[in-house]
Amino acid sequence: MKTLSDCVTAHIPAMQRRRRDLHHFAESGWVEFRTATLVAEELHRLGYQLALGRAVIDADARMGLPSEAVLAQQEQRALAQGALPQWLPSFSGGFCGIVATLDTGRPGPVMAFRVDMDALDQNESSAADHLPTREGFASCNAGMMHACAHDGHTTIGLTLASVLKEWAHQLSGTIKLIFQPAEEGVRGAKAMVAAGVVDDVDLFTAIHLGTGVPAGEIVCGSDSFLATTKLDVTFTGVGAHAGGNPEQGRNALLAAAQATLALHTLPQHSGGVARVNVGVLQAGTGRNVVPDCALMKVETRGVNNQVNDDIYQQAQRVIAGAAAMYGVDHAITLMGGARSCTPSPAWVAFIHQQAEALGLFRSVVDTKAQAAGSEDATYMMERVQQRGGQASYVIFGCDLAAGHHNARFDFDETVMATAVQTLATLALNQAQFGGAR
Ligand SMILES: O=C(O)C[C@H](NC(=O)Cc1c[nH]c2ccccc12)C(=O)O
Repeated sequence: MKTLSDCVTAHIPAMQRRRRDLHHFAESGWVEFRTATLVAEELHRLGYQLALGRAVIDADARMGLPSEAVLAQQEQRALAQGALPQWLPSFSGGFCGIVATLDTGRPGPVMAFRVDMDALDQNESSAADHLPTREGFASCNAGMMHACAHDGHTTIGLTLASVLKEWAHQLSGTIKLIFQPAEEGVRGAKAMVAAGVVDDVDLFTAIHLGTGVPAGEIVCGSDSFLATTKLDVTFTGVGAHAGGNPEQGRNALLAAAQATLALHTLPQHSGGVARVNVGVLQAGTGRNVVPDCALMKVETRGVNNQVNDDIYQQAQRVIAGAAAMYGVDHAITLMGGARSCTPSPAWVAFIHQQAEALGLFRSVVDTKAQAAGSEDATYMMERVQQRGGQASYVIFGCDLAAGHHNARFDFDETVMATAVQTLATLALNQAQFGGAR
């Protein structure tokens, strides 16, 4: 008899092709047009019931959306790169979300798996010893790179869809596969939650590859998420002749520079880890002009919602103070946010037990003290838990060529099969879980 392992193994060559295609055509948050059409086509082909675009993304709850002009231009770019025209209208305007449902017709819980699809706003290394460059699948889109393994996550989601279809006769309840846009900058999940996509979910699992967890290890209930707030700050001053009458100017560049230095002094909190990063700073228009404009892209983070909120409050004071020093106006726009979150112990214990039994891992742990990132899957987890469901966040350790968000980031593709087999096992053995509502 064909085992689950045989079944997953048969998918390995296709997984590598899929991942490398997605990697090559990397698409940043809210412009995952090509990716979303390919995902929709595959899920449709497999026979899943699809909910797309506006049906799964609340327009007003989207954060950090690019301008209309950028969205339109990116849609054209995606079309030229092979986006499927029949699916594109569903995602047009920045609605690249997909929820695929498989109703087994047998009673049981609603089980959801969430993967993300977006790349980062950064360039990929062109060094000859960077494997994606060497093998010809490095990103062809300037300023967009899969440097956080979401190409792998999307591939895992699609392969899981295929494998679960093959084993559908042994499943019960309902399977929901959630493909989320704009995780980077923590912008997309909130809009999917607002559209109600997890309101009926009993058992929720989000995943990530890598994150510094060693190959062969699985973290069954990662809880080291920093609460975070993302903000864009614009300073508006007055331009003037830099030689003739600089005193008539109001220098937005200096205000932004002061704010940047002051912001980076903030992360001190007795409540625990706090962070501030000014990741982008742009200012001025010309060498001999007193700069009348500046833009800062800023994030605050904290070990919990309270610490992040405190740092964010201070950040607002610093920004306002720097603006006042130079007599310039400022405006703050919220671009994203995520919360800290604790996975559900019973669901984590079940994942742990299933992972142990699989025998695929050298080490099975519940949590891990590690370099902390943020995740907007926490919005989904929180909603599921509020409604009486169980939620967890699973990390599959793997070898990395360089750290996340680095131009040389790459992950060992063999981890994808391990992830699919583990998630499929959770779905197949879900009836053994006693903790569902
Ligand atoms: O805040 C964001 O924009 C989300 C982004 N998320 C990730 O990088 C995923 C992630 C979650 N936990 C870890 C731990 C280490 C690396 C990456 C991660 C981050 O933290 O910058």
